[in-house]
Amino acid sequence: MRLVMIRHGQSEWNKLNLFTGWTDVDLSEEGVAEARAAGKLLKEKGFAFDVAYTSVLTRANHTLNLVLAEMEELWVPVYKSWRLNERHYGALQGLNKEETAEKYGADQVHIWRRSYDVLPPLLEEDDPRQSKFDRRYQMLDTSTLPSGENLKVTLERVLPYWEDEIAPSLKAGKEVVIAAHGNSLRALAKHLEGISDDDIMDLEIPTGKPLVYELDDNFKVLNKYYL
Ligand SMILES: O=C(O)[C@H](O)COP(=O)(O)O
Repeated sequence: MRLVMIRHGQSEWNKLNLFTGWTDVDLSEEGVAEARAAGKLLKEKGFAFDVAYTSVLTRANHTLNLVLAEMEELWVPVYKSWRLNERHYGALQGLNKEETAEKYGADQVHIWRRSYDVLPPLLEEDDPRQSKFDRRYQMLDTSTLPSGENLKVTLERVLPYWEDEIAPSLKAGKEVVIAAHGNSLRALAKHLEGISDDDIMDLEIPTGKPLVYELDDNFKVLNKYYL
């Protein structure tokens, strides 16, 4: 079974070095170029997708469209879920990462960004940035939407989507692409590769680079590489 994961290309807020999370920013010009180059490369290397999964955030949706357009595969069925969203960065969303490190210390910011189970400061209940005010989440039980997530919580909400939707597609022999985010993909990589809570701190997934997993029938990773 072959699975391709792709983190969206550089976003406007990656470029400005801002905590983004569930904030719905689009790709930067460089991000658009990265996504196109990824699609071109996938096509050259003979990839052909049967089904695609992405989040409900524009930067990942846009990346997927650009990839599929380059591959001349815009017809491929695309499924979107909030479960593939970036981890919610809580009240850090919109802050500059470097300025936050100056204010709270680099160690604290590293813990917020990379620890497995420390939550970021949460959004206040009535903060206008709360997802309950966003139309795209209205079909969900809005009382369960996060106000801030660590990687552990992110993995817990990614996993049911993997088990119920993505893994069965792979089992059915489909070639699958997931266009998502740094931390939702780190969560999935942790699960697939059995990475420990400590070691996951060191895993970084670059923007716009197709990451290929070859899996056996039991989802054991046989091979992993970037294109
Ligand atoms: O949400 C964000 O700010 C980024 O997409 C991921 O950021 P991180 O590398 O700080 O987790």
